[in-house]
Amino acid sequence: MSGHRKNSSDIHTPDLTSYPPSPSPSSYSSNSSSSKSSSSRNRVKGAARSVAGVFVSCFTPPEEDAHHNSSSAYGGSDAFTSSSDISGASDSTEGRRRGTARGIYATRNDSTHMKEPGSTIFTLAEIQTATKNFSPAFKVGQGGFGTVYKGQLQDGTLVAVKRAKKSMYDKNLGREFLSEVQALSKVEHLNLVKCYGYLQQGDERIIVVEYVANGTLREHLDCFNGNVLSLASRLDIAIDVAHAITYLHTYTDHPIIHRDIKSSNILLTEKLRAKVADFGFARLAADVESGQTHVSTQVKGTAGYLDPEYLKTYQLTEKSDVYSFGILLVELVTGRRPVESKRELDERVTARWAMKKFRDGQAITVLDPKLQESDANGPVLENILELALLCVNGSRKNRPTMRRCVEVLWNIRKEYKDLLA
Ligand SMILES: Nc1ncnc2c1ncn2[C@@H]1O[C@H](COP(=O)(O)OP(=O)(O)OP(=O)(O)O)[C@@H](O)[C@H]1O
Repeated sequence: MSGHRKNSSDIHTPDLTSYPPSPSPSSYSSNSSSSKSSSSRNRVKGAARSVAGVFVSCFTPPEEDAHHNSSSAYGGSDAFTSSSDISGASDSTEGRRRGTARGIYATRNDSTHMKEPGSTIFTLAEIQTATKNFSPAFKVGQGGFGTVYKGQLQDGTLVAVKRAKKSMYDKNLGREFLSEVQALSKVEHLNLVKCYGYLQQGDERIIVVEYVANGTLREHLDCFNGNVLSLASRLDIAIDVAHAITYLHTYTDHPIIHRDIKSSNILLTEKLRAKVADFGFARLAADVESGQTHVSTQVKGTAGYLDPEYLKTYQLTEKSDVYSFGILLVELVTGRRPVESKRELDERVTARWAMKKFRDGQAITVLDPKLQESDANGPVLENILELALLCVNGSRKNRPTMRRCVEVLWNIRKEYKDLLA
């Protein structure tokens, strides 16, 4: 989690309704870099970023913004007709494991442990033990929020310990940190990185989450381990992510808008199942259902994935996540980052470039060159781009819901399997 601050007026927002707008990534004026894990990769960065209202500059070109107009081929129906369970009861084994991990802490009754399920407070001693006193050998990453360590709880559960850097400590972080972490630690879904608990002591702010061992989606698209993600895997990942976001949006008590859907926030398991991470920006959207959209005072998210309507109006709805998801779909099939400013002008904004090719009947030319063209890949690619086009519609009312995305993706996967059979 990290932040890069820009006023919305600083952020270049191509007008999607006047397609094709000319890309001008250079209009992202503020640049600073953010290091990441030890095998640090360049990342899509920019725009307003924060954790709990605290902004940290971490903008790293050349990957910036992409916006597109689109038309509906799926009819924009929000109907969700399948009876299959997408609301995401967690995997039972994992649930048990989590229960065990939490139980250790939840049963204690001292002042440093929470009583409420799902919002465990850890002690510094516990976290120090888990991470061998924040040993550099246990460091697995670095984000805008701070340093991430791998740790092991007393019961053997592997966790990622996210320790906020000093610059994150202010009263905003204190207040929002607690409310957000407590709320989010109650959210449980197979495709969401589980929040086990936190620590707020002195000027330490630490979040303890489920450890996901196999790197980020972005790393896999970059073939960091030498293996190419197949199109089938990419489709499964898209479905996993869509399930997770649908769950957040339909979360019974308090719908949640993630606000920072992007490939580097998708962690993969050994079996290449996706888990959506990083709720640093997540906003409980209890008022969305009643038609009252949340009006932000600060734009939060990552350039390249940001809903242009949110940038214009400051009004946050679930459809902002749908927009980001559309950009992610394009990223999945092309392998490219949302903005690649070293490319030719007409290819810099990946979604715009891909959609133009799609409209010109040349969709196959945008397929990730690491994937082989085949009789099955072509139609799948087109179907995914067609959905992406809907998701990135400039007008949020024309975008499908995440439920609808799940349904469409299921159909695409079914067709793909039929083609491969
Ligand atoms: N739950 C986790 N399990 C395993 N590794 C993790 C986990 N969370 C984070 N990491 C590793 O730590 C790195 C930094 O994560 P972090 O969430 O702090 O920042 P980020 O999401 O990459 O960047 P930012 O939030 O600034 O956009 C990740 O890229 C990943 O390699």
